[in-house]
Amino acid sequence: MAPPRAVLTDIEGTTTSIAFVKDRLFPFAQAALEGFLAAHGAAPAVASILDDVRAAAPGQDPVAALRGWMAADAKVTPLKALQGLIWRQGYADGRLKGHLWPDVAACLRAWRAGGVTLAVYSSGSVEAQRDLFGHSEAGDLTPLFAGFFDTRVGAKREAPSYAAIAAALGLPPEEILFLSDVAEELDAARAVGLQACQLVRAADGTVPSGRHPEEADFPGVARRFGLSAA
Ligand SMILES: CSCCC(=O)C(=O)COP(=O)(O)O
Ligand SMILES: [Mg+2]
Repeated sequence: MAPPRAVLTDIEGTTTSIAFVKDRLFPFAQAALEGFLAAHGAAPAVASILDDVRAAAPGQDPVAALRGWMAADAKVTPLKALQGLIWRQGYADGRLKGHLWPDVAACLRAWRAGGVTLAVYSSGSVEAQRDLFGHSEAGDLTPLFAGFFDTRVGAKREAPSYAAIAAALGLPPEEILFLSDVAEELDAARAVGLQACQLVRAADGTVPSGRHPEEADFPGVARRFGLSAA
């Protein structure tokens, strides 16, 4: 089979450790929530997110709704948008730096240099994705990516989301390789024809599903799918 023309990558558990997201990013947003809303709640972008929270959790106090979603790690668009705005402050002043597994940046650069289109699909907001890759431990990687997609395109376990991303990239689904640690996301991508590979990173404790090709790191993905080596 010809190498894929595009690689679509998940973040948490794929490019980036689960521990960074769960033990650094999420607590950072939890700790800053009330203070951020007190300082910025009237700003149009934040007020609009709070309207979305009220619409998604009618009759509930918005802060309580946000706290409930945080506790449940719910992939709810207004929570993800607000977390992204809070993290932005941390990236801007140096308290946060986007974690990448050591194999990731070199492979992304090699794949892009080889003409492969790169894109990101994460439950984290597009703004949060840009900040993580823009302030990553390997420098600013955002110029490598042709597209960033979040839950505004649809949920990651739903097949139409992947059809919409393929359409946005202007490529047949069969020419796109989706990388994720979550088998249900790979199932959804496969359902509309994308190629798929599960990242089974030992340090994240990922459990192989047995339903998709599996690799421990990006060089393994490169070897299996005929992509440029770093
Ligand atoms: C943009 S990094 C934050 C990731 C995040 O908020 C999240 O919920 C993880 O989602 P993913 O789809 O990358 O597993
Ligand atoms: Mg993931």
